[in-house]
Amino acid sequence: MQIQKTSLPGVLVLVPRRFGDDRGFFCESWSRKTLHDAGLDLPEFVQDNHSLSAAAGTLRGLHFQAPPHAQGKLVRCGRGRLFDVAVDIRKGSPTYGQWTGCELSFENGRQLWIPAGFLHGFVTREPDTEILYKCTDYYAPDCDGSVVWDSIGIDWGIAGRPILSAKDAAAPSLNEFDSPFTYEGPFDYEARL
Ligand SMILES: Cc1cn([C@H]2C[C@H](O)[C@@H](COP(=O)(O)OP(=O)(O)O[C@H]3O[C@H](C)C(=O)[C@H](O)[C@H]3O)O2)c(=O)[nH]c1=O
Repeated sequence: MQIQKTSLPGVLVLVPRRFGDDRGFFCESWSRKTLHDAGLDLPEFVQDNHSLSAAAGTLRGLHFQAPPHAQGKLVRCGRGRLFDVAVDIRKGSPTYGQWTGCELSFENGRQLWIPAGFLHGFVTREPDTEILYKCTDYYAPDCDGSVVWDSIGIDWGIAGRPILSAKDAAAPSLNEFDSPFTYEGPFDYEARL
């Protein structure tokens, strides 16, 4: 398991080991023990999500769930290729409003850990791209929130306007948005990695 820091403290790229042979490969895509042994104890995951986006240039996000049902997410790409983005929305954080992104694909096997307190969104870079992600809390529509994709200066790597849901197109800008999250200091695992 490789663990890589990003420009946002707390957001990590994880790359599980793949065992290749002439049939293909085998990979433990999630192991609490493997991460614990590497110094990373993530909160418990309670829900797995899976979505398919048919067209390249489909953008889902930027979403969060507010407390008491804030979600941390461990994201990976099951088929195709996407650019995954996290944005720090913890009031008082030294990196408030800053973003980091990472290309996740079936080929590269990368995963992105996004703690609660961050927006999450992605744009697909190939047709028929599937995203799978583990969440640390259950879906709670009453706590659902979003910020519009083009209000933060994110370089999505796309030309023109993406395919968006009506909900995402109508989301408020970051400046119009009052975050429910407050910075509580570094995550405990930051010092160990
Ligand atoms: C998120 C979610 C949705 N749903 C239902 C509600 C809707 O009827 C339908 C589609 O939901 P939505 O349009 O919010 O799906 P996405 O646009 O893919 O949203 C997700 O994409 C971004 C990138 C995320 O990180 C979030 O997990 C989530 O907001 O699935 C559920 O039943 N359970 C769920 O956990």
